[in-house]
Parts: sequence; C-alpha cells; structure tokens
Amino acid sequence: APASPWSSPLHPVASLAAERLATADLVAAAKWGTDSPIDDPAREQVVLDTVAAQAQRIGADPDEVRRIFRDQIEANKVVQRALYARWTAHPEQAPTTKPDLNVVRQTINRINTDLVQAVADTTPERTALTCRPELTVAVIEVHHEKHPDLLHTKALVRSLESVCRS
Ligand SMILES: C=C(O[C@@H]1C=C(C(=O)O)C=C[C@H]1O)C(=O)O
Repeated sequence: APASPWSSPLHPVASLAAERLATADLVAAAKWGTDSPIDDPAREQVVLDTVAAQAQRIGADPDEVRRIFRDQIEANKVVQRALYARWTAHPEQAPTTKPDLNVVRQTINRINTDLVQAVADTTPERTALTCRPELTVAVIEVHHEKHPDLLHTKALVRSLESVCRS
C-alpha cells in the first residue's frame, strides 16, 4: 500500500469522527419541528451494542470502543443542541428541507463501522505516550482539510477525549 500522506497515524480516527459530526446537522434538520427529540436513548443503545460487537469480532476492546462511541454520541448532541439554539434565535437560518432520519442513520452506521476499524487499527499509536500530540496534529489536519466551523471543531475535540489510553 502507498504511504499515507498524513503526518499523524491518528488521522483516520479524527477524520471519521469529523465525518460523523458533520451528520449532526442533517440529524438536527431531520428532527427540527417534529416530535423526535435530540436525545434518543434507544437508538444510542443500538449504536453502542453494535460497535461493541464489531470491536469484539475484530479483536479490539469492546469497553474501550463503547467509551469512545459514548463520546461520539455526546459530541453529536452538542452540535444538535447548538444548532437548535441558533435556529430558535434566528428562525431565518432554520433548515428548509427535512432529511429522512433513517437515511442519515444509514450513513452514520457506515461511518461507525469504519471508525471501529480505525480505532482497532491504531491500538499501538493510542497506547503510546505520543498519542496526545499525534491526536492534536490529526485534529489540525482535519481542520485544514474540511474547514469545519468552530462549533464542529470543538465538538471534534470532545469526541476524541477517550481515544488515547493515557
Ligand atoms: C444522531 C442522533 O441523535 C442522537 C445521537 C446519536 C448518535 O450520535 O449516534 C444517537 C441517538 C441520539 O441520542 C440520532 O438520533 O440518530
């Protein structure tokens, strides 16, 4: 395989977490003006049980993967709540089209699978003392590639809290 152009071995983890967070805008738009609440504990349980089972299958630590995804979910809700606050204060910024939540969740499911694999593939890097600086580099790389706004970048940092083992 060709060498990765990214300087951080944790780039795939940060990049997939950012992709997952980008779906929060679609989820919020799907729920806005409906009875579906931002918090959906039943769906969260399905997500956590699914990623833990995937982790087990590929030889990763299911509890660690659960912890990392608990943070992914929290960060996603931080973005959704911030968007709701923005749309409440500035109704002209509210979305005018409503995505299908089930379709958005299929996208999230795909990202989840890839993220579990990326977490499993980076166990040595996540165990090393260099994990935190490498994670910081990865966040900066993702910031430069995807130019997310401050809200999404802060949520990205939140979502990666449990990635490093020390
Ligand atoms: C993204 C959603 O909103 C929340 C966040 C979830 C997630 O990040 O997987 C799951 C359920 C909800 O609590 C959703 O409802 O799908």
